[in-house]
Amino acid sequence: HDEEFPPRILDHVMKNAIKGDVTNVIDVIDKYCWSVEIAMNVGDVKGAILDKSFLEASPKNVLEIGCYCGYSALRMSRLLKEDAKIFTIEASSQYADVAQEIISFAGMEKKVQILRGLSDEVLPTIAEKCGVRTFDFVFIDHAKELYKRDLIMLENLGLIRQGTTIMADNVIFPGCPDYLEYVRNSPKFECTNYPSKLEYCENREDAMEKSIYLP
Ligand SMILES: O=c1[nH]cnc2c(O)c(F)c(-c3ccc(F)cc3)c(-c3ccc(F)cc3)c12
Ligand SMILES: [Mg+2]
Repeated sequence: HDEEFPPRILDHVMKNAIKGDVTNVIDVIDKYCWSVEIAMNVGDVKGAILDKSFLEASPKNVLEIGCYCGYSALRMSRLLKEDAKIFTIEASSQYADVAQEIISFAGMEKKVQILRGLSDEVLPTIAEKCGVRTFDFVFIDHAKELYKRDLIMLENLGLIRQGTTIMADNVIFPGCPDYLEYVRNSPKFECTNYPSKLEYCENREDAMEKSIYLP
C-alpha cells in the first residue's frame, strides 16, 4: 500500500467536499480515485453491490473488518436506519486516524465507531465492549488471508445469528480461495457471487461474495 495515500485523500476531502454531506464525501473520494490515484476502497461499482445487499438486510448492528480510510463505512452509514450502528475494526492506527477524520467530516461520527486493533484481538471482547449480542450484517474487507479465520471466530464467538448477511470483498482479486472454499462447502452458509471489477479499474475482474448464515 502507498502509506502516503491516506493523508492525501484526507486533505483532498477537507478541501473539496461539503462538510456534513456524506454522499458528497463519497463522491469526492471516488472522483479522486478514478482520476488521480487508485486506493483500496471498495469503490463505486462494487460499492453499489454492497449498498444493495445492505438495504436488503436492513441491519441494526453492523460489523466491518477493515476500515482503511472509512469509505465503505460511509457508504453503509448513509443507508443506516434509525438507532442502527456500524462498528469497524482497523489494525493500522494511521488508517484509523484518517478514517476518524473523514467520518467526522462527513458528520457520521455518531453512527460509526472505529475499533482500533487486530481483528483477532478485538473480536473476543467486542460484544460486551459495544453492547451488541450479534451482528446482522458483516462486511469483510481486510487482509485476504484472514477472512476464513475471522469468519470462524465470528461463528465460535456467537457473534452472527440465523440470517446474518456476510459480504466479502476481493474474492477474485487478490482472492481468498480458502475463504470461498469454506463458505461454499459449508451447509451453514447460503452463498451468492457478484462478479464485478477491481475498484477504479475497467479491465481487472473481481467479485463480492454474499454468504447468509443459516446454522
Ligand atoms: O489489502 C486490501 N484490503 C482490502 N481491500 C483490498 C482491495 O480491495 C484491493 F483491491 C487490494 C489490491 C490488491 C492488489 C492490487 F494490485 C491492488 C489492490 C488490496 C491489497 C492487498 C494486498 C496488498 F499488498 C495491497 C492492497 C486490499
Ligand atoms: Mg477490498
